[in-house]
Amino acid sequence: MIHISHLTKTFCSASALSNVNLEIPDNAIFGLLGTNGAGKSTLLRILAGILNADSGEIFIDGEKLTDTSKVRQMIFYLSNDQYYFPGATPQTMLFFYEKMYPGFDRERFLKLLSDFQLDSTKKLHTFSKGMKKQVFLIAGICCNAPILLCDEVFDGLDPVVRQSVKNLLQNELRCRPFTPVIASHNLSELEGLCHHIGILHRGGILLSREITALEYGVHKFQCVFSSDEREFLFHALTILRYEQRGFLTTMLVRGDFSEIQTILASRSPVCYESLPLSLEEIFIYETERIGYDIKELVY
Ligand SMILES: Nc1ncnc2c1ncn2[C@@H]1O[C@H](COP(=O)(O)OP(=O)(O)OP(=O)(O)O)[C@@H](O)[C@H]1O
Repeated sequence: MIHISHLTKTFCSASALSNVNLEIPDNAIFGLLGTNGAGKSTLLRILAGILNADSGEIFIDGEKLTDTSKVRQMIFYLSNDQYYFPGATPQTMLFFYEKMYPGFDRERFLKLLSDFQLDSTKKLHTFSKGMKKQVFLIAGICCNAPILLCDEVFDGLDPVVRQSVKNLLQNELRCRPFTPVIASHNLSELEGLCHHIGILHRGGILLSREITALEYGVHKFQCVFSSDEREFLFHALTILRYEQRGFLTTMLVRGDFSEIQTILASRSPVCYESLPLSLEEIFIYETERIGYDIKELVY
């Protein structure tokens, strides 16, 4: 468990983080969401030990995060811009990571590079932005550190590679103690990936929840009625979002699933079905409840 307590960071007079309190559970994928300038990179850089906070504390499994190399070996930080030695290739970076992380798995690193069709002998500066991201993510996986901090890891990846990266993270989670924290400004990028989401807004945590807890009690239905049932539906159900296209009604409804079904069935619809919720739909209600529009908080 990463426990962040009262973390504050100011650059000159600009506040980047203000009294951030956050718990990141072990062995689950944590999505750190927020618009540009929300403070995501600052938070990750403090966790990675690149920046010092002005005040506040961080604990990992109860141990206070300090500069000791033992704690640092528990974390791999994948920044938005990749840093490497001039003229380095993935193979030469391997020697560096082997020194930094005693658990680095050389064979797996070379195998995954080959699986992702990345040439381990090619100079990194000749790689595209997305290719560099993949090389460093693979290094982050192969160092076997329990915590992987990723800043905008999907930025610049094509959809096929993006899915492969998601699979890689999910597989890793099944095999060893692993806590990836993925900072992103894009909600849809984290679709189907994260178990917990924290929303950072203007340097403060707005909400942090387990996805299944947010999903609980909100359902999406698509129905076709032969007459206009809008008035009845709004009266009988707690409707969070309602859309009518011709005869097709799509609704986000809060309440007990079988009670909603009974109410819908009582109007003898031509047909109706429940659909899976998207991440945005899951967050609509929670963010509205605290006075925000989800569209102002993420893209
Ligand atoms: N080195 C720095 N010097 C001065 N101000 C900084 C520095 N780094 C970050 N900031 C400021 O801190 C605030 C938070 O920036 P940060 O990079 O953490 O946001 P972010 O959520 O990662 O944004 P993005 O999605 O654009 O990367 C911004 O107002 C930014 O201008």
